[in-house]
Amino acid sequence: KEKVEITKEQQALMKVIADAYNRHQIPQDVAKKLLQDQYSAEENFLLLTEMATSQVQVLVEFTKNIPGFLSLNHEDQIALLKGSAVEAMFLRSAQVFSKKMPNGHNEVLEDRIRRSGISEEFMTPMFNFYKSIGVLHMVQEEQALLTAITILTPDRPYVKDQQAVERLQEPMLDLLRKLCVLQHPQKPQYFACLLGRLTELRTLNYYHAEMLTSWRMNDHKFTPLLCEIWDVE
Ligand SMILES: O=C(Nc1ccccc1)[C@H](C1CCCCC1)n1c(-c2ccc(Cl)cc2)nc2cc(F)c(F)cc21
Repeated sequence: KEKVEITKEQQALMKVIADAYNRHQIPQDVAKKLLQDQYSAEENFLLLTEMATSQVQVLVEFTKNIPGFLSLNHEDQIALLKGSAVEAMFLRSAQVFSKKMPNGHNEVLEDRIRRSGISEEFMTPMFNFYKSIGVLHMVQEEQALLTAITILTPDRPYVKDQQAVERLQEPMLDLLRKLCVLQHPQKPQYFACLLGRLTELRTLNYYHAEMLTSWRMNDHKFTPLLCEIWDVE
């Protein structure tokens, strides 16, 4: 039985990533707002654009704390952020959705999201992903590392120096693998399962522009930042 242990520098890396992730958490206020009231499709769309805009800003702050990120080629830094922002937002949404809340609240949240204005055809893939994240019961450190790994995906469009990104992503993958073995000793496939979720996440990337433009209302307005990050307008 291979003895897995976290090295000193891996402990330091974990602390940096976990602290950055906790510092730049989107407060649970989106879930709280949704639980407070039933909003119209227009109000929900506005809430989404506001939340998503602030989430991109939060993501940039988190990314700046990833060791080595700021020494990457500047165009590549932008390409990585642009390429991962939507996935990070869905990953964050899945984590918010999976949080155990007082009984009945999780059902209300799901119902509010189902009736928020999103077209019917996207409900299944989106909730399948949320539920597949939920059953994993990830700890904070795993969520933080998975977000960093998503950002440091070398084969995003327009990334020039893929090797440089791989060199940053590898230590994160190695650390996450060890963490999974230590946190979930009874689930040897857990690490592979986590990475499988990243593949599922990419398929949501594919749907997101259409999810927005098909929101049940007329005249979809986006912030300039969202036009940049999401392939809309
Ligand atoms: O705001 C949001 N997600 C967010 C969270 C964190 C940070 C940034 C964005 C939106 C809501 C959805 C209902 C209307 C209001 C916005 N949201 C989504 C979602 C995001 C993008 C598209 Cl295209 C479709 C759905 N899935 C969610 C799951 C949750 F548990 C949930 F609570 C909020 C969720």
